[in-house]
Amino acid sequence: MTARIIDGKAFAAVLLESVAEHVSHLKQTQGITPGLAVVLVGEDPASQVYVRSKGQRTVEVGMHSYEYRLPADTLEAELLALIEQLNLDPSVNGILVQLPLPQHLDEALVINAIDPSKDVDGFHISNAGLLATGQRAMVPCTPLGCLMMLREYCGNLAGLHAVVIGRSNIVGKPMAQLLLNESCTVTVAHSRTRNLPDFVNGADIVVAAVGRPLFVKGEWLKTGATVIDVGINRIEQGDGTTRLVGDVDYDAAKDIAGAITPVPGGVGPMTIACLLANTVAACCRVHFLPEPAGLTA
Ligand SMILES: NC(=O)C1=CN([C@@H]2O[C@H](COP(=O)(O)OP(=O)(O)OC[C@H]3O[C@@H](n4cnc5c(N)ncnc54)[C@H](OP(=O)(O)O)[C@@H]3O)[C@@H](O)[C@H]2O)C=CC1
Ligand SMILES: Nc1nc(=O)c2c([nH]1)NC[C@@H]1CN(c3ccc(C(=O)N[C@@H](CCC(=O)O)C(=O)O)cc3)C=[N+]21
Ligand SMILES: [Mg+2]
Repeated sequence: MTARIIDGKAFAAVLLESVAEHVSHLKQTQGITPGLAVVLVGEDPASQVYVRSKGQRTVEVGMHSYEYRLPADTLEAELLALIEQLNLDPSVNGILVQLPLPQHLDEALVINAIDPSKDVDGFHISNAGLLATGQRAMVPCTPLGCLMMLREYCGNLAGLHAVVIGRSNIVGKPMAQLLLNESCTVTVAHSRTRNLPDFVNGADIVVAAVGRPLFVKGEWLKTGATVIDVGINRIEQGDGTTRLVGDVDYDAAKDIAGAITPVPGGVGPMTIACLLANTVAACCRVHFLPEPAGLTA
């Protein structure tokens, strides 16, 4: 059996097209252009790449992109002051503070300083709480993108057994909450889980968000399972160049899974598309405009 490839890049292109249409509609009918502010503290090269590509996509769909690059030794008070300024700025509909932050900054404190209605990452405690209680929330982009692809490939998810590997606040936990809201039976695995292969072997859906290259082995999977690989790992190759791989041993998994996301070209592009969709939704809500259907959750 060879798995269907879940083409996240193509899926994201469709979503971005729809986002662009809504942006253009907002402009024509309301004279409003949604804006996304991205804040990067420090010089982490990988983060710089993401921030640049987020900015490019934002402009491509017709929105305003505001980038703030602060030095690694920025004081917490300075960062909080910038967030407060962005909270108060009506041209800013979405605020993203790139994670991880440098050690001396309190991540939870900083994220919770963002106006929850502008928290397009869905990381604020009030959005996390809304999601956990099954209420309408700003949903974290990566799990939201994963859910959209799962709905497309599995149809109704009710009753399926989903194993989420990883319990971070930004991927694993919200992914588990979303799947629970879809009436999946959800198992959340982490570094202390015993007999992980046995859990994975019972799963109809596997979401890998571990941060370890090629961690999930092909033989762990149940035949026909749907595999979502969130991992982004840059590994050194023999010839000194680097290559991007996921948390799943893709080459082995593709002969056993029913459907699988590649890395790159799977979850990553969907994350960015969902970020922009969340920003349009945030803009509509603040102006009491009907929220575009099918754009977010
Ligand atoms: N494609 C995209 O858009 C995005 C990709 N990513 C990528 O996804 C991956 C996960 O990101 P993130 O959630 O932030 O990572 P974290 O490091 O915050 O979390 C990793 C999770 O994996 C668990 N884990 C670690 N080792 C094992 C193990 N041996 N067995 C089982 N579980 C284990 C950890 O368990 P414990 O809690 O016990 O430590 C933890 O819960 C990374 O590769 C990241 O780069 C992240 C965000 C967006
Ligand atoms: N506040 C915050 N929100 C985030 O959403 C957030 C964050 N911090 N910190 C870092 C992680 C990581 N992340 C990715 C987004 C897109 C790709 C992506 O588009 N990847 C491409 C490849 C990119 C490449 O070639 O490096 C792909 O998978 O095809 C990857 C990773 C968002 N994150
Ligand atoms: Mg983390």
